[in-house]
Amino acid sequence: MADSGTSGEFSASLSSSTLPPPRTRIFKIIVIGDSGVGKTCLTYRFCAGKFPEKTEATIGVDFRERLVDIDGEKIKIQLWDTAGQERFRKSMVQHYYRNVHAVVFVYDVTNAASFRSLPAWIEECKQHALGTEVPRILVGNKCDLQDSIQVGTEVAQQFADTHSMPLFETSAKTSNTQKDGTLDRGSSDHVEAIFMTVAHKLRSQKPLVLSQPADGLGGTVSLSSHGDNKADGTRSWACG
Ligand SMILES: Nc1nc2c(ncn2[C@@H]2O[C@H](COP(=O)(O)OP(=O)(O)OP(=O)(O)O)[C@@H](O)[C@H]2O)c(=O)[nH]1
Repeated sequence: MADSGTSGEFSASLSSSTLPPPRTRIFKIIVIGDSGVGKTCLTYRFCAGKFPEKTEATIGVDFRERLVDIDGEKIKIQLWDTAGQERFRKSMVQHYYRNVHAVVFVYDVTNAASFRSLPAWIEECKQHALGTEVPRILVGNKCDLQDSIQVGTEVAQQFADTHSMPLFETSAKTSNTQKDGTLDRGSSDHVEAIFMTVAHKLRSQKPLVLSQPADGLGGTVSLSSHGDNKADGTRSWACG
């Protein structure tokens, strides 16, 4: 009995001292698009579970994160909410294009100019060496404003097809709210599903991901190549 106690102790100390701590993979997703399209609201809603009462123009970049469980693996989704206004982004641009795993382009369905700006945002990604192997998705936001829509689904879908991106039309605002004001994550929620779709896609690739111990302290960068370079099949969720 004593022996087995000793060997039990030994194996416990062996495993805690020799096994590396479990790592939490981090997916860095940047969210870009014109000022006012709703990048802050979308990222806030995914990470905090509700539409923010008040937002101000983002200066530089804000980042929000949420730990999710995908098929038993804990994954940290890190959303980089970038400033849409040129004067607030200049100094930060280099930083947020580093080690990006996916890009979310956002336009406002009630603002045609924000849709016309998309080629410039795509070009900026290209200039920062983000190739087409980095998953990209297109999000048309503010679908709750049905009477003011300026960008139709068809034209958006055409654009998405041309650039081999899935299209999602959604609203950061419309919600399935619970009594306490938070969103009911159990019910169908586009914003939730959009970011989770990206996370699933990233998880299915051989990742180039930042990882950190599960306790959230410290962090290392583990590098390996993307295994899946194929463009996505196009998928669309329409307003309403
Ligand atoms: N009706 C409606 N309003 C929204 C929605 N999303 C955002 N807004 C509003 O649009 C305005 C701009 O939203 P932000 O999230 O701050 O926009 P942004 O893209 O982060 O802007 P910058 O930080 O300047 O780049 C705010 O007044 C939001 O309340 C939406 O889905 N529906």
